[in-house]
Formats: sequence, C-alpha cells, structure tokens
Amino acid sequence: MSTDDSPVLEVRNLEKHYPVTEGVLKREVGRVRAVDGISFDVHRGETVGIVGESGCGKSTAATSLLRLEDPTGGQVLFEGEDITEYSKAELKQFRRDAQMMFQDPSASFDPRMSVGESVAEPLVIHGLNDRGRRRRIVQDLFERVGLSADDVDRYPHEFSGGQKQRIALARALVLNPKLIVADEPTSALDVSIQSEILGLMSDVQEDFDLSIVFISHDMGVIREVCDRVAVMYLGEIVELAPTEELFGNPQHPYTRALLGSIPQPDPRQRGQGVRLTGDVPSPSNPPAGCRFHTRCPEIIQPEGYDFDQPVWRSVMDFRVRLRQGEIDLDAVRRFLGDEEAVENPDLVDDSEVEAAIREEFDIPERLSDSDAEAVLSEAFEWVVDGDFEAANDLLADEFETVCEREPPELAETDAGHPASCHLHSPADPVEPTASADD
Ligand SMILES: Nc1ncnc2c1ncn2[C@@H]1O[C@H](COP(=O)(O)OP(=O)(O)OP(=O)(O)O)[C@@H](O)[C@H]1O
Repeated sequence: MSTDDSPVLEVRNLEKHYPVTEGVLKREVGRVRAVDGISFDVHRGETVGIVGESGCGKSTAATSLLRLEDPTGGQVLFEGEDITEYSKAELKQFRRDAQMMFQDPSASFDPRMSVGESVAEPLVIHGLNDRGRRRRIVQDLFERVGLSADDVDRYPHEFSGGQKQRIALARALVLNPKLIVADEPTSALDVSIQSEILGLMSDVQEDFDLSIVFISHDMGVIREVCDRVAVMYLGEIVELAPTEELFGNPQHPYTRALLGSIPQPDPRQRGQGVRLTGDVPSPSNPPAGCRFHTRCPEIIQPEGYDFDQPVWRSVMDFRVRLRQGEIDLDAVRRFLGDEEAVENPDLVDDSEVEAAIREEFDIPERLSDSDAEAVLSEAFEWVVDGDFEAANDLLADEFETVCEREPPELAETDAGHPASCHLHSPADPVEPTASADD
C-alpha cells in the first residue's frame, strides 16, 4: 500500500433512504434507511473493505457513493470535490475516474458483442474514435489481467466465471481510473478461483496505484485484500479499523460475531465468538437504541440483576418477540394439546404453556437470580392470560437495558480505533470530577 496524506475519497454522513409509499397518490408512509449516515476515507493505493451480512446496506453504500443513485443526505468528496454537487459534465469525468465491479460479471456483458468490444465501450463513450488504438489498449489490458490478446474477439459465453471477472476488471481499468468500487466481485466464484482474482486485483492495484472500496459479506476475503475495514450493520458503520487490528482486537460484538462465523480449521480457535442467529431487522423500522441490540450476544444486562449472559440473551429474545407481537399462544396450545385447547384454553395448564415458551426461547425453568425470576414469572402470568401489553410493560420497566434505550456513538475505543457500543461508551458515565474544559 502506498498512501499519501490526502484521501482520494471522503464519505461524510452518507445517507440513502428509500421512501415507502402507499396508495395511488404514493403517499410516503415510511422510509427504508438502507444507508443511514456513514463516514470513512479511502487513501491513494488503499483498499477499504465494507463488511456485513446481507441487507446491511453495503451495495446501496457503493451505488450511492458513486452517484449511480443519488444519496438522500451527506457528502462524498472525490479528490476534495463534492460529487453530490457535480453537474452532468463533471459527473461524466468522475465516471472515468471511479469504476464499479459487480458480483455477476455476466450481467454486464452484451452476449452479442465480443468481449473486446465490451471492454472498449467506455473508450468509445469517452471519445476515443481510433479503432486500432482502442484494440491495442484492450489487448494490452487483457494480457495484464491474465488473458490472451486473442481473447478480445471471443464472446462472453466462451469464458468461465473467473475469466469473465478478469474481463470485468479489464473493463473497469480501461479508462485508467483512480478508484474502483468492487461489490462482492468474487462471491460467485469457487474458492480457488476467488484467490486468483483477489491476487490479480492486488497486483493491478499496485501497478495502477488504485484505491479500492471492497464490499463483501465474507470476513476471510476481507482479510485477504483490505488495508482497513468498515463493519456495517443496518445502515451504519459500527466499527472501523486497520484489518489486522480488527481481526486481532475486535471491539464491537457484531464484529466478534462475524469473526465467530468464519469456519476455523484450527480446533484451538474453534468456538471463539458466538454465532449470530436471526436475520438483520428491516431498515424501514430499525430497532431503537443500538440497532444490534435485538441480536447482540453481549447485550448489557439491566442494573440490579445477575443473569448468565446467554440466559439474558434468551430473555431478551423473548422480550423482542413479545414487543413485536409475535408470541402465538394458540400455536403453543395447539402444540401442547390439540385444536380443542385453542377453543378452550383451560384444557392446557398455564404452567405447561409457560414451560413450552421458556423451552422455545432456551430460558431455564427458573432463573438463578431469584429477583429476576420473580419478575419473569409475573410477566409469564400476564402472557398466558393473553395480556401481552402488561407483560411487555413490566419487562420493559424491570429489564430495560441501555442498549435498547440509547443509540451508541461511533467513538474511539481503548484499542485505538472507533466502534459504536455501550460497552465502550457507558451511557451513564461516572460524574467527571474536573470540568469538561480541563
Ligand atoms: N430500491 C430500493 N427500494 C427500497 N429498499 C431498498 C432498495 N434497494 C435496497 N433496499 C433495501 O435496503 C437494504 C440494504 O440493501 P443492500 O442491497 O444495500 O444491502 P447489502 O448489504 O448490499 O445486501 P446484499 O449483499 O444482500 O445485497 C435492504 O433492506 C434492501 O431491501
């Protein structure tokens, strides 16, 4: 990596919200917060990764920062200029300098055109009319990406997935860009081919002094190619660190969970980190407080109680489902008894219903903390009576955690890089003894 001081790309509070509309008049009834205020820099020659599960907003971040779709907020500075303010002509120049690579290269080739013509297309659009020169440039690039100069006359269907991604790289390079945004460029490829393409991208990056934004859901791939990594969850960056630091000393529970999901050949490393369960919630209605609190294995416990952490997570899973109105008593009764029990709840004992729900959520028959158990038992009484609101209110009062109450700031941690987690930024800090100005 060769970086100079000023970043090539500065992303500042970038936001892309999609309206959710209803009716013929398309009244806006909500917003999908696909990207919700992300900031990061990319320096010359640097590869910055964006990692996160499917639906976290990575692709939207890519297309918005290249203005392939217009952001709804924030700024993107390219070599110091705000591309969100660019005129059409300025955008055209920007499109030379910043290219995109996609997961599925097939989709971006016209089957009726030779791959050479496809790769040369951006040259035509940008006014290089000399056919012979175009051909020489493309042939040279083909060799550069590990294909033969003769391949330019062949058609897309004649190439394998890996070869097509090489051709896509040639096309991304043809205008001599400064920045490439690659969205899962190797996810559709076999592992061995993946490594070849990643190796090729690294070589090309050095030769062309390229900056790369590399998007992937795969921590293994990210580690192989990135200098720094932004971890994204539900539209936000939750941790940002140099790659080795992120892998060696992750500060956000989401990052730790992603790392825990990497297959580990070394048995000594196995079992480190907790596997993530459930899906990313909808960005049209993100959870309050920390967006990760509905799934976080390390969610902070409420004051005054002492849970085993996995049990606390189970209790929170139950609370989240209760809050969302997703506890189905009829289904539980049907499971325990038969159809008649739905019509006549007395046929199934309340304690059986409670036990079944506890089992479903992995909550022990009795919590080891008797105070917590008293609260939970009372809540279950409301639940089996069908008064979910009362159960919800009681649990919200007694078991509320800072993680659901307040959104954490993305702030510097002791590890020397930022993460947004209340484990690092307690919401109720100890009263400072000195004045803030000191
Ligand atoms: N045009 C759109 N209109 C409404 N919602 C959208 C639109 N495009 C994306 N979304 C939503 O925004 C969220 C983020 O999607 P995005 O594709 O950016 O995520 P991702 O992390 O790249 O996931 P994937 O790897 O599956 O593409 C998703 O919930 C998606 O459904």
